[in-house]
Amino acid sequence: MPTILGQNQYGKAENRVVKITRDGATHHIKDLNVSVALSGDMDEVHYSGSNANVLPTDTTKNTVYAFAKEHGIESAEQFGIHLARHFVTSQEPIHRARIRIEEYSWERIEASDATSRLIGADEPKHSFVRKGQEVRLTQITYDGSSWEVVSGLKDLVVMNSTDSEFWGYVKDKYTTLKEAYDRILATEVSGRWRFNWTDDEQRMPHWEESYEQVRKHMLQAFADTYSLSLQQTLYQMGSRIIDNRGEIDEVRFSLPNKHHFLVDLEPFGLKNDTADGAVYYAADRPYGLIEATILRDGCEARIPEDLTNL
Ligand SMILES: O=c1[nH]c(=O)c2[nH]c(=O)[nH]c2[nH]1
Repeated sequence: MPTILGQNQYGKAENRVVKITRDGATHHIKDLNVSVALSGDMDEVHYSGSNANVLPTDTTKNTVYAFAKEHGIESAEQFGIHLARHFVTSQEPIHRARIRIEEYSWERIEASDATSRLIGADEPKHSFVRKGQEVRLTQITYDGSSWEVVSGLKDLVVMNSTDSEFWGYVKDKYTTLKEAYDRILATEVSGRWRFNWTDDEQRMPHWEESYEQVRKHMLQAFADTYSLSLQQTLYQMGSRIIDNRGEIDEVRFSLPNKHHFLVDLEPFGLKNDTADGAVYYAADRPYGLIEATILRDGCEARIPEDLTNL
């Protein structure tokens, strides 16, 4: 045969599943986008078209919805683990399952005082507004013996309006950038963190609490760091997570530097400097892109370089 089959996987991508849990009149939402990718003994379907080993992608979709009903969704990670285990242990030809989940969060809309008075203390709590902040992410990979859980977030926009400088850099004949001693530091955080939970015998992390704590440490490090570069801030964000969360061995960030340039208002006879309530032009492109991995000492880097691939 002049060609051979290389890596392959298949499954239903982007199953949008919304699970409402009712606790009396108080409802809870889990809103997920679940992608299933399975691999194993799949040579024949590619070579000859025999579907004998193929669990249809349609079935993988149905399984996602059925599991949401049968088992509920405690956390995206728990749900993904459940699905991955099911595909690998119930289908002999399937040796590996990768489940990717995006989670969108919803915030309760508080009833107005008037509504509360009308319907009493037991007012229904079933109205939500979608949170405009980050998308939560997780990827679960299971090969029948070992687990890899990488969680994270994207689209979380943060800004420090001072406590950021950038100077002392290399200057060559193409350098025009002015040194900055008080600038805006803003970025849209895309981050991933890898858990050291790898086998069923080990105690599983508390996924929801872990996410909240990682997010908190990351944001606090962003706010607390007097920054001499976005690279330094990134490292602080990552090491704060590793130092505080024993369940995590590796963190990777991709941070676009959302530049804010002082507008030249001299032509209008206006002085525009940072010391006195300055006006900035928020540029959308090009942007500096700062990316790095922070590892617990002695641990191996496994999160891919390009986070758009995870
Ligand atoms: O925090 C920064 N890091 C850089 O590497 C860099 N390069 C640049 O032009 N501005 C900045 N800012």
